[in-house]
Amino acid sequence: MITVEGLTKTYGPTLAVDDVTFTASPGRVTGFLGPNGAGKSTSMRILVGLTRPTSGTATVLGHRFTDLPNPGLEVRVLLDASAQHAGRTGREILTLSQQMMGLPPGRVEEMLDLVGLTPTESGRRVREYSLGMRQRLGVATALIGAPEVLILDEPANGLDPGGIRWMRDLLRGHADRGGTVLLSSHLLHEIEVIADDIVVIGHGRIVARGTKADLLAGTGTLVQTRNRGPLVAGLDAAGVTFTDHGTPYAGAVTLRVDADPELVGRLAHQADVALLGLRPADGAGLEEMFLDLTADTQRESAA
Ligand SMILES: Nc1ncnc2c1ncn2[C@@H]1O[C@H](COP(=O)(O)OP(=O)(O)OP(=O)(O)O)[C@@H](O)[C@H]1O
Repeated sequence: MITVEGLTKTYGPTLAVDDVTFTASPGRVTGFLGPNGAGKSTSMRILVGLTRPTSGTATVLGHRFTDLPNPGLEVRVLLDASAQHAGRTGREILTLSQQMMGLPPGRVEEMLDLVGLTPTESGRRVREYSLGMRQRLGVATALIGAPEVLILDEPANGLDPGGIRWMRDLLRGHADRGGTVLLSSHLLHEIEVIADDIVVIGHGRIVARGTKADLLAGTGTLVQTRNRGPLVAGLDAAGVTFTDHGTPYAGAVTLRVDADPELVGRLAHQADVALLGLRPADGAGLEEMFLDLTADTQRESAA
């Protein structure tokens, strides 16, 4: 269990993390989603005692990370897969962890098997590893002490589609065995496929939080037409709100309407508007919110 309450961190005038509160529960994969610079890494660094918060608390299994007696056996962290000692071989790095935690030597081989690093690969120096291989080694180091809680910052970075699938199955298995998994990403799709619960952060603040099912449900209807004007007039007359959701092809528009498909179809019919498409907007609300956050970030960095 991870509990973050009222966490705030300022760097001079920059409010990196602003009153962040969330939990990550055992048996579930919690996705921490936000565009670049949203405050994910800072929150995770505070969680594992690498950065001191300005205010608020963060605990893992009921303790501040720095108060855990042998954190490696309870919590493992993969913050930056590139930060591993470049001059050591993968096997040496794992052996060091195994010895430091007082684990049986056989654990090293088990972990290499688990993450799919071959004997030749594990005998090479880390400076010769691809980013994907470093991620695999990072995961092996994270799991060697069989910790209950896993905290991973952008673990899918540098993995190919097969690697992402492997990572997803591995994290799923960990949660299914009762473990707690918190992972961050700036990619909505990645979080959507892996997470059970989602916490969305933008500009240091939590902007949405809930189960994936809840966040993806109840987001209305996507409707496509070449007759935007009459359709919008019909929706307005019925007091139904909507947002523009792009142009699927020349001359047509997509709207996301805050009503179920049946009502939207009926209103379109009354307005004598031909529709090109009508379907539940699964996840479109979350996608819009996330695109807005990302666009804000891009506008700011361009300014
Ligand atoms: N040591 C620091 N000194 C000053 N500002 C910092 C420091 N660390 C982070 N920041 C600022 O805090 C904000 C949040 O950064 P953070 O790295 O937590 O974001 P992030 O969500 O992890 O982004 P990314 O997806 O790009 O890794 C940014 O504006 C960043 O510039």
